[in-house]
Amino acid sequence: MSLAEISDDEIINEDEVESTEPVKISPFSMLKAGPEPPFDLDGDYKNWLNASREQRKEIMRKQAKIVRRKQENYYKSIAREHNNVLLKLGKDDELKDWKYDYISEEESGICRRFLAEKTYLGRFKVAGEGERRLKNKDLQMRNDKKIKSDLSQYLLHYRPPDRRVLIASNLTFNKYNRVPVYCDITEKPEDVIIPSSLTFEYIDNNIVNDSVERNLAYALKLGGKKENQICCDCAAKGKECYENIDCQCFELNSKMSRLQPLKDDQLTEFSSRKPILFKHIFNTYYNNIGFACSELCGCLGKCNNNATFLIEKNLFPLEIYRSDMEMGFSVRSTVFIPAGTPVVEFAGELLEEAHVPLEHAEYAYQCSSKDDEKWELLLDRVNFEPAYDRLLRQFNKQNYYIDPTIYGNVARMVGHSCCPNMEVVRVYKRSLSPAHVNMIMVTLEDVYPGTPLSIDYGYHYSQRLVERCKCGTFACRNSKAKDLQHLNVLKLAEVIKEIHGHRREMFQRTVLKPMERFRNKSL
Ligand SMILES: C[S@@+](CC[C@H](N)C(=O)[O-])C[C@H]1O[C@@H](n2cnc3c(N)ncnc32)[C@H](O)[C@@H]1O
Repeated sequence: MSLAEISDDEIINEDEVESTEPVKISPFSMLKAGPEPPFDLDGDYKNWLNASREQRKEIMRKQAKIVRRKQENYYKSIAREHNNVLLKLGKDDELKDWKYDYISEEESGICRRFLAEKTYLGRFKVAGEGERRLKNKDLQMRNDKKIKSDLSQYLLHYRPPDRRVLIASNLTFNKYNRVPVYCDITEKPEDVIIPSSLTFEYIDNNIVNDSVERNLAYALKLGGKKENQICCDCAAKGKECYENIDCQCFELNSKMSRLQPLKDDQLTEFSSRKPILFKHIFNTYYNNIGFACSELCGCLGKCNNNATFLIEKNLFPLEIYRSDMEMGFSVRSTVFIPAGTPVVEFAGELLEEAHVPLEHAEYAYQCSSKDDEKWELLLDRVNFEPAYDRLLRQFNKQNYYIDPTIYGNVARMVGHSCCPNMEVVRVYKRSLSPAHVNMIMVTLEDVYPGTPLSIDYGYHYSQRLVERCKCGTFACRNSKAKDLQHLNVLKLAEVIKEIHGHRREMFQRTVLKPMERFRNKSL
């Protein structure tokens, strides 16, 4: 049944929709859940697009080549990348109000506290158990453990070999968003193993297959009607959107923040110009939801009420690399990223839980949960057309996922960490169905060049990794450093602060200081 044939009161019971095989589906039957970003072709995209997964492996195998970097140029190459970000910022008026620098001491304290609590809670199977312990002040006060380990070994700075095998110079085929792929575990291009996980279709926005997820396709159609769109026209009145009580998008953003179980001055704020600082550790993912302006608004989403704004700018070059046989590919940033920054969206195919093939479970990420009472409460406070309102409430009876296995982006390669440097949260745009969600990855601490990007996969998933986790953080549950295994929250925050100090010192010494000397010379 095509979209046009679905009548307003014909909401489909998801149980009736049959699951399809995880075969490659033509991109032309896919509905994009957002506008296409600017695209400037880089490479032989047509050949790639028409190739099967096996043929794509062959393409990669054939194009794999050695690239070399002179050893003495390593920090200079990082400085060059840093300088490129500064140049980009200097040329872009839309970014003039965004600060590319260390966050303030006070903000750093908030980040450290959150990260320490997150790391602490990550050890407990039942959230309630961790919560109970965390609330126990005595436990937090005991702070007398001596750290014997040398913390400078936990800087997590991945310095690739000077001779690397480049598998793909740009996985996106878009000059505006280059993502190279390297294999650092083999010396010869002909020895490189190309796994199927590298042959996915690169997308920038979530997509909906209208023959599999008819209700989601219907939601895109109904949500696109003027009556159900949420957008604003503050720009025409010469006003910014964030904290503007007349802005419809900010109004919803603010209603969403009020679902957080905190007082006003402690709420996590979703704005474009301020760092996103998480204040409350419990159920961060479910409690922190934002609403952002979009291309439908007068401001075109370039205002201060769009937490996805920086992601759309592609300011931070990311790289996919393999440095470990078992762990597979990972992602690292080649530049500094301040804490509280949205770095990348986790994009993929939107699917109801029952439609996620079992073999994709490893990669799929839940983006809405059924019987969410807070969500129901939110829907009560927004006026939509009755048919659309009914559809939105029907969505609340199912779990929805973003599956990046066939269609995905660089975020699908982000690894697990027992002390992660990013958190995933939801920011809605245009309307409120699962087809309007953007899962964004926000930095939890300053990320220095070369650091692998990571999230916490959650207790149950990471439990499977316990014996073989290679996150390399001081808090790794697979670590042999016994003195770092059972630290309380205060001690964890202290250790995080010390490691952070080492990282900053190294960045200052190896990149920023030499850059000053290079000033006015070409890098
Ligand atoms: C979502 S995928 C990440 C991308 C994957 N590395 C790849 O090459 O396709 C999750 C898988 O990556 C590997 N992985 C991620 N984080 C890891 C960690 N900290 N230690 C060991 N393996 C990890 C595990 O094999 C895990 O099942």
